[in-house]
Amino acid sequence: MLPAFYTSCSELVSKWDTVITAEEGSCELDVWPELQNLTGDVISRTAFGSSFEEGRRIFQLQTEQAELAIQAIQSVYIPGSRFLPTKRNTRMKEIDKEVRVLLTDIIHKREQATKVGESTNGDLLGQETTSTLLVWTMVVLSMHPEWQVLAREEVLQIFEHRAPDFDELTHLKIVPMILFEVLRLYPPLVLLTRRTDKEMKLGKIILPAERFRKGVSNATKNQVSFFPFGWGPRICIGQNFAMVEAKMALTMILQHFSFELSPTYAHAPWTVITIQPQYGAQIILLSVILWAVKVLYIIWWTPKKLERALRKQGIEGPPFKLFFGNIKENFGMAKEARSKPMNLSHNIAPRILPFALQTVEKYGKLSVIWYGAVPRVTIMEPDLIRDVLSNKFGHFPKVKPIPLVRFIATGLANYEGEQWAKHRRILNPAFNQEKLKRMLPAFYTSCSKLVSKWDTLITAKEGSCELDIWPELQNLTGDAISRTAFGSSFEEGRRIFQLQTEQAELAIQAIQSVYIPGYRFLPTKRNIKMKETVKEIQALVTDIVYKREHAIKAGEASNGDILGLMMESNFKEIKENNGSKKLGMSLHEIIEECKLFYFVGQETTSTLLVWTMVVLSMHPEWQVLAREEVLQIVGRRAPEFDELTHLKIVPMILYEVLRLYPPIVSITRRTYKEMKLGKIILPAGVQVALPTLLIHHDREIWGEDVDEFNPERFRNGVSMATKNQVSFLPFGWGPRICLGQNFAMVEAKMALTMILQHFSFELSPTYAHAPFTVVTIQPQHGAQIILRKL
Ligand code: HEM
Repeated sequence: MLPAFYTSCSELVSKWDTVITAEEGSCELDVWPELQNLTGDVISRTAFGSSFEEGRRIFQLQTEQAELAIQAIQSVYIPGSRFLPTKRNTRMKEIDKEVRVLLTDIIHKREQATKVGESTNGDLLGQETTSTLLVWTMVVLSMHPEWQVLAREEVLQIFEHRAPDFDELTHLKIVPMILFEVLRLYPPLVLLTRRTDKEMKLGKIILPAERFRKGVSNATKNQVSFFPFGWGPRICIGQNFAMVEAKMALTMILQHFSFELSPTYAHAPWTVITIQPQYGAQIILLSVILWAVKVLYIIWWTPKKLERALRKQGIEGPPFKLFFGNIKENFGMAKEARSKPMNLSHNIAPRILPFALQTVEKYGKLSVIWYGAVPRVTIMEPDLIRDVLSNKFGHFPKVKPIPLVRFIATGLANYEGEQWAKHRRILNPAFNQEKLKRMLPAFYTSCSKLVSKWDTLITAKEGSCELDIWPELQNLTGDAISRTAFGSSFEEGRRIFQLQTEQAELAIQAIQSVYIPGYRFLPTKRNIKMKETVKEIQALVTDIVYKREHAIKAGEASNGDILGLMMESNFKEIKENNGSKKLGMSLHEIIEECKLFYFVGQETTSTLLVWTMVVLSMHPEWQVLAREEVLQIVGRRAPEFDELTHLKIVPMILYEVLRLYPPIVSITRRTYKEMKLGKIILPAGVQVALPTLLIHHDREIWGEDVDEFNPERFRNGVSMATKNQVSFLPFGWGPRICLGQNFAMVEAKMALTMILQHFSFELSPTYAHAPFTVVTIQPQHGAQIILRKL
């Protein structure tokens, strides 16, 4: 029968090959009907020696019959009901008749003395069960690419690209192990039923823990606990037939294609006699040869071509290396740098971006480093930065975050084009001055809680106490964003907050490894944890948003919090567009924005505050000046919005801290087509890095005192300090400038004002200066400060 198997599999492979070639190397396909056709073709050839085309009608009829039978099984069983002339029963009888006629015809024609009943049985079971085994094998191997690679290695080692012969098929080890495991997880027949004619004793059945490396009997310890083909005298007669067919088909598929799940695939096993994929099995197929060529093209040829194009224009950097580019040196140097604290200086770039700094020093401010196979061109020239960030025609989009990072939040920061414009339009009003004013009581409450906590601690310790203020300030900004965004207390949002921090750490680990497409589907510890965390965050935020939706529907006012304002603005947008929900944000999108605010709102502002307190401890003269100003303008009262806008020294200090310790160290964009930038031409497929930290520490831009803390430079505002150049980017620049910039500045002013009103502070001798990055610049060993009550 092997030649018949081979012919059917060859037809499938050449059909898929043709589709792939037409679509240039890869295509998306629902493999479920394809595999049903394959197994139908096989059984047709082996049972009748005819082609699948001749048997097509039989298969169509049998599929219809199976569906009707399932309907019948799913309804209550009434003895004798099959004799009633219902529509279903009539159709079933018609089908039965037609199948018999067709089969008899085939049998007569070929003069085969086969019993008609047995043939039809074999026909249906042979086709259905083997096709489900094959479809789940392809789905499972897409979910577990490491096993797909192992199986392909085995197949290519044994058969290379030849047609498999019978003996060689029996030499396969990994392939049958996989098939058995798929049969264990997705047994085509979910239930075997028998009846008892008399009382029967049944022993215990224990499921095996071991798997199939040493065969089925070893895996099951000789127990009857693995019976995809049934067991005993009535064990499936076609067991070996099915296994040989499955081995042949899988071998030939693995020889020719690599495959992965399409994003459109929905995992929904259900039963229509056998376990089948309810919505099909959408798989992306890649030709193995084309795939290898494509991989080579992506990982070697393209980067080398880009390297030449950049070098021709004088853009140099460390040489491109296969697979990792410069990632290893980059992270190696970062690891080394963060292995010890630094002296008390603001020259932090060598500790935070050692590799980027070294590259700029060696190859110039317009240079390139390799992020895997992608070149990242560093740009530090203010005019070029302006061109990139003004993004006039949307030609410098953001770098797409890798899928794992998208787990943290998508939202505005990750959108492009019309979707970005729509969201920005809806969200802008929630952050204007008027709305910020209404948020002041929330900021005040959060800061008051912090102040009274510190007050209590100091009183207990008689006048002063040492404290790691880093977690304290993270709590403060978490509380503030929780109140301002959700109108709820920090306590309610605490879990979201913890989870998002955890998620950021996992994401950073993911970014630091090379991106392997499909890797996120592997059930690694990190991936499982990330998925669980996402689920939990999603549930918590959804709960808050739903509660609010109910409150709004019940006529409650929006409270002036961001969620309420966002929903109001969204409602307005929908109304202005004649109620078209398409033009507003969906509930899912609102939830994503909440997650984003929570993340960016807390992370960034807490780092601004922690470095401000560290720096003011290192420069007590500025602490005194700032306190004098606060006491003069606000006194010891609760700060009012107008008073905060009259402060001068405090914002000068905050700007200088943002210059020296920008929470976000680098802004990245990419080119999707060739772009002219000043005198250079950037080819498509290049990333552009604007290293905020290095730009803020550039002597040529800021002068000889670049690494000194000198808030004076901001006395006449940012434009004077930068001489109207785009060289101060803590909040980015251009149309995508930080949405929460004013929010963050009001919050920081409020917090600093209230801290200065109540306490003086200095560095503890236990403090070790060690700025490092976990998304933002943070104090690696905490920020131990001695607080005194004033
Ligand atoms: C000190 C505090 C903050 C800093 C330093 C900061 C920094 C930044 C930077 C550099 C960008 C631009 C990134 C790019 O162009 O690739 C950005 C964007 C953004 N920030 Fe902030 N941020 C801060 C606080 C906040 C707060 C409190 C919120 C919200 C409550 C917020 C919401 C956003 C959003 C939504 C975007 C994306 C804007 C867009 O793409 O249109 N940020 N932020």
